[in-house]
Amino acid sequence: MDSDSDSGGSYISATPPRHSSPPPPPPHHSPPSRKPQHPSPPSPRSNTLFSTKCKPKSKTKIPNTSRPILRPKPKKHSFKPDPIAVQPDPFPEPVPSVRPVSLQDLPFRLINPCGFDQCESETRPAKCLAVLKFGSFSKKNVACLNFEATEEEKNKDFGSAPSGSEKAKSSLESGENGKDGCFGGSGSKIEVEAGKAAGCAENVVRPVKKHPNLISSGDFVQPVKKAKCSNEGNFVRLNINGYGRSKFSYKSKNRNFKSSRRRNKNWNVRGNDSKEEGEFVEEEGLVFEKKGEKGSEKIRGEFEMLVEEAVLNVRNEVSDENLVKLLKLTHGFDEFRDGQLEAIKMVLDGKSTMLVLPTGAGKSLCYQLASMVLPGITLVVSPLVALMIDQLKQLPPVIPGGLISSSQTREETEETLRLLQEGALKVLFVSPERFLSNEFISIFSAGTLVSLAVIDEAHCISEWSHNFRPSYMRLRASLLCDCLNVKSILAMTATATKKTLLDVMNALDIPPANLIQAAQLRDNFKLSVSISENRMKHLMTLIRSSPYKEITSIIVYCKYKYETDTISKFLADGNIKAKSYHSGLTAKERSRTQELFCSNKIRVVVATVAFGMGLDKSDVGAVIHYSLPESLEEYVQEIGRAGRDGRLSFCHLLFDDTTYYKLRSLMYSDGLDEYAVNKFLRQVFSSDEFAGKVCSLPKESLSRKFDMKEEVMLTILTRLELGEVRYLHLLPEMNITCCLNFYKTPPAVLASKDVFVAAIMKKSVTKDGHYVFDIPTVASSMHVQVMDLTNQLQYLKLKGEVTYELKDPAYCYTILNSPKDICSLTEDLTKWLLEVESCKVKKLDAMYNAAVFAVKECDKMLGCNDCTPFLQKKILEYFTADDGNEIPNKMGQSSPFLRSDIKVFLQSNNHAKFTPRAIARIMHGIASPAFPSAIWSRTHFWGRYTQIEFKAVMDAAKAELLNIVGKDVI
Ligand SMILES: Nc1ncnc2c1ncn2[C@@H]1O[C@H](COP(=O)(O)OP(=O)(O)OP(=O)(O)O)[C@@H](O)[C@H]1O
Repeated sequence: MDSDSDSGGSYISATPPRHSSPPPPPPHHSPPSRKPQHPSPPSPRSNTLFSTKCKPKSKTKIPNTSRPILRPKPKKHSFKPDPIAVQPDPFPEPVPSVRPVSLQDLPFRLINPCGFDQCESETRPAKCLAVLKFGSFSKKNVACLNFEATEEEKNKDFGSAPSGSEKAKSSLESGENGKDGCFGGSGSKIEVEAGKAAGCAENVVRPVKKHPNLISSGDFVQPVKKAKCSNEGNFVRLNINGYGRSKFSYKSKNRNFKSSRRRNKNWNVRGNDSKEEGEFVEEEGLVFEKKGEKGSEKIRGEFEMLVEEAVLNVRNEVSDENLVKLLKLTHGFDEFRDGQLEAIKMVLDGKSTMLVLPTGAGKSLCYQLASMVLPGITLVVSPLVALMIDQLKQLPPVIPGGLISSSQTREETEETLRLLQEGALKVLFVSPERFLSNEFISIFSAGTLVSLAVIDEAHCISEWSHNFRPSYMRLRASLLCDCLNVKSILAMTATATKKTLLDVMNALDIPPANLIQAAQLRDNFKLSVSISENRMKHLMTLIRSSPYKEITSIIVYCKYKYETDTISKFLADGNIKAKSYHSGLTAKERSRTQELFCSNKIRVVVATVAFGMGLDKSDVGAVIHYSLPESLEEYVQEIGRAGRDGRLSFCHLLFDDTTYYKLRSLMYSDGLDEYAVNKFLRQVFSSDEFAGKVCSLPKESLSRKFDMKEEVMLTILTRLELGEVRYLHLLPEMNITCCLNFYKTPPAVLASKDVFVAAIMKKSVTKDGHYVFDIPTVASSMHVQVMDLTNQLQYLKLKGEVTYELKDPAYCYTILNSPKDICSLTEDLTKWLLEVESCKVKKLDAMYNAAVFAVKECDKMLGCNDCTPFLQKKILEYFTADDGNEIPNKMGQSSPFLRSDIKVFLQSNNHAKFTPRAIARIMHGIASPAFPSAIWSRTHFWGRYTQIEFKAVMDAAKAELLNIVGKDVI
C-alpha cells in the first residue's frame, strides 16, 4: 500500500484516519513505474463510472492522580485543575505545586500490595524479572507478591528480544498471527526472586517475584536464578470465588468433578499451618513460596485470611469502608480515586455502567476489584492484544486471569478454556473477534457464570468515535445477555463525545443514570501550542530548553513513518538520545526501542500512533506532537501517556496549515460512492445461495477493481454480518488459490482413486505444469467444507504425492440472506459511509480549531505560552457539545481554475476511467488502490487543490465528466 502513516494496532475501519496515505513522493523520487491498474481505455461515452443502475431517490472534579508533584526543576506551573468545574482563567495564577515529601518522592517505589509490614517492600526498578517457566498456574497455583528486581538487575541489558506484549503488539500491527506469546495459562511462568528486599528483617517471606498473570514470553528470560522451591514449595491459594458460600455460590449443575473437588479442598485447607512442608496448598489466586520459616507462613496465613475476610465483608455489605479495606489489601492503595468507588458499587449492584475517566485514572481497578467480589467470571473485551497482555499482567496477584486471542495457538487457547471451565480464572481477556464466536459461546452455555462483561475502549463500538472498529459491532447488550447470559456490563473509555457516549450506551443498554463521568483530561498537564513553519528546528529548540531539557522521558508523535526516522536521526545528530518507532520496523527493533525507552536508556521516542497503547511507563514527562493529531480524542489519548505517575507533565503541539490541509485530504481516502458500493454488493451476492457454500472475495484484486481499500471491504462485510439483517456470516480469511504439482502418481491415475483429486482436475487450469484452482469453488462443487479439501491436500502432501502453494488472501463468508433490494441496501450503506467520513473530517477541524484558538488566545496575552486553559476549554466544549454543531473550517469553496484543470486532466488521461471521487482524490493528492501515488503523483495536478473543499472538487469533476459523456448517463 501507499500508506506511510501508522495505524493504532489492529486497526480496521471504514474510515480514513490511520491508514491514510502519506504525502506523495515528489515525482523524481517515484518508484519505478508500474502500469496503472485501471481498466482498458473506455469509449467516450463510458468515460464515467459513477452511473449506477440505482437511481438516487430524491461535573465532577478530575481525578487527581496521586497528588501532582513537580518534576525536578520546573519552577512555576499554572495549570488549571478542573476543566469541568472551573471556568478557565485566562490569567492563571501559578499554583504552588510542591508537596511534602511522600513515599512517591523517594527515588524508589515502595509497594506493599498484600498488606505486609513495610519492611516487606522492596526497591522497584522496573522490568527486570527473571522468569521460570511453569506449566500451568492452575496446577501450580502461581500467584504471588509483585515485587520487582534489584537495581543490579535493572541495569542488565535484556538484549533485543521482544516482550510477549510487544510481540503480540507487533504481530498485530503487521497483521501477523504471532505465535510466540503463550497466553493461555497465564501465570505459566514464575518470576523468581532476584534480589533481597532492602532493609527487611530476617524472618520474613522473601519477596518472590512471581505473578500469576505475568505472561512474559520467555523473551525476558535472563539467566534464571533457579527458584529454590519454585515448583515444589508450599503454595497457598486464596479462595475468592466464594464457592460454598450460599449467598454468592455458583450453582451450576455442570460443575465438573475435578474442579469441585479442588474447591472443596480449598475450603479444607484454610489456615494451612498444619500443612507439611513441600506440599501445595491450593486456594484461588494466591501463591506463596514457602521458605521453611514459621514466621513467613504465619504472615502468609494471616494475609490470605485478611483478603478472604475483606472479600466476604464486601459481599455481605458493599460499604465504602469495606471496599477501601479490600483495596488496601489487594492493591496497596489508601483510597479510591474519583469515580472508582461509584463504579464498583454500581457494578456490584448488578447495574450496567458507563465509566468515563481520563487516561491513567485507574479504570482497570474498577473491574479488578469487582471481579473478586462477584461470583463467576469477569470477561474483559479489549481492542488490542498488546493491551490485553498488559492488563493481564497488571492484575493483582490475588486475581487469576487468562487471555484468549487470535494470536494464540490452538493449544494455548485450549489450555485457557480448560482453566476457565475448571473455575480457575476470575478474569478472562478476550478479543472482540473471538467474542461471541460459536466456539466461545458454547463454553458459556456449558454453565460458566459470567457476572460482568467489561468493554474496554468502549468508544470503538461507535462509528462516531475516532477509533471505530467493526469487530466491536458484535458487542450489543442483546447479544451479550442472550448468548452469554451476562449479568451486567461495564463500558469504559477515556475519550468519548456526547454522541459517541449515547451510541455506546444505546448499544449496551446502559441507562443514562448509570453514567459515571469525570473530565476527560487529567489535571497534571501543562499544555502549549505553536504554529511553526520549521517544525524540526522548533522541536530541537524545545527539547533543549526548559522545562523539556530536564525531562528524561519524552514521546514525540509524528504522522508518517518516514518522519519518525528523519526526526529521530536529526535529534540523535544533536546529541539527544532518540529512536524511532513505527510499524515499518521489525518487531525486534520496535521491542528494543521500547525496552530502551522504558529503562531510560534513550530519552526520546519519535513515534507514530503505533506507539503507546499498553505502554507501561508511568514517568513519561512530556509528549510533543510534531504533527496535528486527527482528533481531539487522539490528542487527549496521546498526551495521556505523559504524567501517569501524577506528576506535572508537559505537552506541546507543533502545527502548520500545510499539515492540516494534507491531513484533511487524507480524511477522504476511504470514502466510497454509491457506484462502488453497488458494484461491490453485486459481487458479494453474486454466488448462488446454498446452505454452507463458502464464497470468497480476493482482497487485492477486488480492492483494485472497486478502488476500495481492503479494510473498507471488511467494514462493509462486517456491517452485512452484524447489521439489523444478517446477510452473511464471515469466516476466517484464507488463501483461496492453490497451485498444485503432482509427484509420485500421474494425476489421471490418482484422480481415479481419489474423488478430491478428480474434482480438482475438473475445476483447475494448467499453468506452467501446475494445476491452478480456486479452493472454495472445488469444495462447493463437491458439496464439502473447505476444510475437508485442505485436509485432503495436506494428507496427499504428507504422502509425497503432491506439493502445493496457496496464494490470494481473501475474505470468506457464507450467505445467509440475499438482499431483496440491492439498490436500497446500496443507498443505506453509502449514506452510512459518507456520514462516517464527514464525522472524521469534523473531528480534524475541531482539533485544528482548538489549536488555532489556543495560539490566538495566548498571543492576546503577550508572551504567554501556557495554553492549558484555552485547550481545556476547547476540549471540554468538544466532549460535551451536542451533535450537529457546525465546525468552521478554512477550506476554500472554489477556484477559478479548477474546472479547466480537471478538463485538461481528463483530456490528457482519456485512457482511464474515473469517478468524480477518483478525480477529486488525485487533485487532493490522495492515493487509492486503483490510482496509486507511484503512478498518479506524476501528474502535475496531483495534490494541486488540497486547499479547496473535497466535495467542491468532486462536484467540479462530476460536472466535467458530464460535459464529456453527456448528461443522459447519470
Ligand atoms: N485508587 C488508586 N490509587 C492510586 N493509584 C491507583 C488507584 N487506582 C489505580 N491506580 C493506578 O493508576 C495507574 C493507571 O491505572 P489504569 O491503567 O487502570 O488506568 P486507566 O484509566 O485504565 O488508563 P488508560 O485509559 O490509559 O488505559 C495504575 O498504575 C494503577 O495502579
